[in-house]
Amino acid sequence: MNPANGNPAAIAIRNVSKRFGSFTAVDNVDISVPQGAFLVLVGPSGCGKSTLLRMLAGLETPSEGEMAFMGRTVSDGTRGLVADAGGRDAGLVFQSYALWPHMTVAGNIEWPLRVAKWSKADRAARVDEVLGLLGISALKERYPAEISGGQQQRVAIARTIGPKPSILLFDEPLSNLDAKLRIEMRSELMRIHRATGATSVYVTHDQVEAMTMASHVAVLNNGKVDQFGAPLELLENPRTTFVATFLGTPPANLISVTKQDGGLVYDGLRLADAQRAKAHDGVQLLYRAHDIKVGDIEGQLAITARFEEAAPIAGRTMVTAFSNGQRLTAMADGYFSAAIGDQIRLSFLGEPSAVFAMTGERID
Ligand SMILES: Nc1ncnc2c1ncn2[C@@H]1O[C@H](COP(=O)(O)OP(=O)(O)OP(=O)(O)O)[C@@H](O)[C@H]1O
Repeated sequence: MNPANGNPAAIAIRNVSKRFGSFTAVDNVDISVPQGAFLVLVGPSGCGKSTLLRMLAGLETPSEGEMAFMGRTVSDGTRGLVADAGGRDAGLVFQSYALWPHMTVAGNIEWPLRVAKWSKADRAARVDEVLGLLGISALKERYPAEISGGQQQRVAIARTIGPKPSILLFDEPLSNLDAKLRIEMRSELMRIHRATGATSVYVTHDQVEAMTMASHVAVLNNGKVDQFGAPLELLENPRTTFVATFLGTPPANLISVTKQDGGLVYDGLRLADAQRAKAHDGVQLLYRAHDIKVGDIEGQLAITARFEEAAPIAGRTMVTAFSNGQRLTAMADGYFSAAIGDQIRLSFLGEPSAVFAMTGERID
């Protein structure tokens, strides 16, 4: 339920687990997705994203827990209930396009509408409509072998949205495309999401994709949801070191410090007051890359580090360096370069943005 208006969530995942033998691939996931949301499931390879999506699609049965679409139960692990993929009002877009090679683009898009018994006139109108929406009207009479990979993916998406499912499920749909096309298709997918109004669930291991597309993000780690919320909420208020370092570009720094003389000290620098560590002796401090600047800055604490690499990003430079075995990512204004192994200075701008226990949980 959405407590704000009493409407059922578009997608409710209640205490869902999936085991393969003794291995738990999805571990007690419990999230509610409001209608019209764009939920991104993100996490490293093997964290259980695809398994969760496959359960939503009806391709796997939960071992435990329940899934409901618009208040209607579609899977129930305890009762062994799974509404078949067709009866879920959900469309799935895979990584591989799996178009029928012997059918034209129009034929491919029309096929699910035939299966759903749409009239001929309605099918023709809908095929033209989705071809237009995806910007591929000119390819209508071509065969899959006569169009590019990116165009094939558009056809696959057009085919899925044709029957107007109220839920769209995407499993890494852009991973076979080159970097430039991927960025273009991201905006296309957002446009399609707005145009269809369908509640969408999108699996990716690419955190940039997650942060740019999502209205809601669930970060999965070893089958568990580490955190679920709006992208900015997760960026600004990460609950674990995993979320803090997985999301955000460039990656954030975690600096291990110990309590000394009332301070939290790293390499002789007192970065924060010891009170921020509560009862812990050793903790990890979160510094985002833009909170560490290359060079000395008056009034700020600085250390010397060994330069490793530099990568230009939008007129600034992301610099990686090492100090006492600690890898540090910092930013320089404009373009910056040095020889590997050169000694450079890094300044810490103010207090750390978060403090974590050595086990990874946020304590301040
Ligand atoms: N049918 C299966 N039998 C046994 N183990 C499985 C099965 N399907 C998935 N797994 C395991 O469950 C875990 C989660 O797999 P899943 O495909 O959901 O991960 P993922 O996060 O989508 O990873 P990737 O990004 O690499 O696709 C993996 O360790 C995988 O090996």
